[in-house]
Amino acid sequence: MHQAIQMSDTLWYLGSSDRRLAKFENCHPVPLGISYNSYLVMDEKTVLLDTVDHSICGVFLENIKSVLNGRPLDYIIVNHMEPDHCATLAEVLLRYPEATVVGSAKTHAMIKQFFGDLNLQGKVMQVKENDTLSTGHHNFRFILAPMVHWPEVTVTYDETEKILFSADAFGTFGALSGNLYADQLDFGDFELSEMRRYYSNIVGKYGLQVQALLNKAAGLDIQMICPLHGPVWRAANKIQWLIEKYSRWATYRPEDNEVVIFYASIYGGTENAAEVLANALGAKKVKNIKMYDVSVTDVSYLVSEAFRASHLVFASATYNNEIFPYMENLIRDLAAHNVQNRSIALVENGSWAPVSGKKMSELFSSMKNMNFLQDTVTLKSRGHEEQRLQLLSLADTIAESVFAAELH
Ligand SMILES: Cc1cc2nc3c(=O)[nH]c(=O)nc-3n(C[C@H](O)[C@H](O)[C@H](O)COP(=O)(O)O)c2cc1C
Repeated sequence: MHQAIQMSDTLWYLGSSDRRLAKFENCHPVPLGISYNSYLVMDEKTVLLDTVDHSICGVFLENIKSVLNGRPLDYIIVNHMEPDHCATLAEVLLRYPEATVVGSAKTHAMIKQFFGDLNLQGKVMQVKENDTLSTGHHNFRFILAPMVHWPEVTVTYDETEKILFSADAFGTFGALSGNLYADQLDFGDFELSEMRRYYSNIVGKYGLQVQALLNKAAGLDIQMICPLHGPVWRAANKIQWLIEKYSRWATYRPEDNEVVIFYASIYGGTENAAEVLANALGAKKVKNIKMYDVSVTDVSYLVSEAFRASHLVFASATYNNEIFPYMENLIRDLAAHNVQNRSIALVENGSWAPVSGKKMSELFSSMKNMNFLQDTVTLKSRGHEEQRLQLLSLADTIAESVFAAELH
């Protein structure tokens, strides 16, 4: 049976959630599932905004059919061509061949790449920045948002209802469970951390492009944000909070003056050093210290933590004359996501020729504004009194820096 949700006289939610998917993009764990959102506007003309992933195709088609209730589908606006949103486009067109497909030039090129010839002659509307589409009562304005998070991305602003259909921007991991709107959720630390994990891993690399979109959005009166994943945002204070978060993340400014210690350890010597450092920081009254064994925690959570905290410590054993693989993967991922403006410290370990510190610094040297707080602490197999004192001194330096730092 259909599970469409009516959002207003004319607007319907047609999406659903997948709680079976292990990894989003076959990369990021989604233990709480993921929603694929699609919206339908029932105006003088009917307008579908994006389709959904294959996993929920059946119910999605049922949703469309039930809301259209015999009316034709006039337009399909394609804001994003990534298959978790457009995989079912051909299925929809099979059932509604009369629909005109609306998208940017890049979108139409990608439709051909993904689907070949869909026989769309006469049913293609190519839009540029600020082009509009009137469907009777509603007036839709198209705003290009390249690289948020693919090059073809468009967001669509409904000037009549003041709704921003924001594509992947403002999305979050997690299935929807009856509460379609963010203001129906506590949206406490837990939800925020999943939203941050989504942002940092999915669009975190494209801070400049997100800033460009935020600048364009600043000129719009937005009363509702309808993203392609996660809840819909409608309360003014929530929308403002959301935009502030995005503008912080897009400019790579930390949210918390706090310390995160990432460690990679085989036999426990490096882990022991990380614990000594953490305890010394705690003794210095540094709060909310977080520690992660990078072999255990999925890297998507670690990237998210690096987006959040101001002070990052990386402690790694040497492995085959390299950084321990999970640590190397983490640092390369941070570089790939453009993490910058952080205070960092390094601890290395090795039984005969420790090089992980030098190799970690080389990776950080390609990243912007990474401020090394102190020389690398070196352990040979395990720490002894000399290293304990060095770690205490490092804790002094980090604590001083944390207390002196201000959030901008
Ligand atoms: C597969 C493997 C490769 C290693 N390669 C190096 C190396 O190239 N240089 C070195 O100094 N130690 C190397 N080590 C030794 C560890 O780095 C060293 O024992 C270190 O103290 C381990 O730290 P941990 O106690 O935190 O695991 C290697 C260990 C293993 C298991």
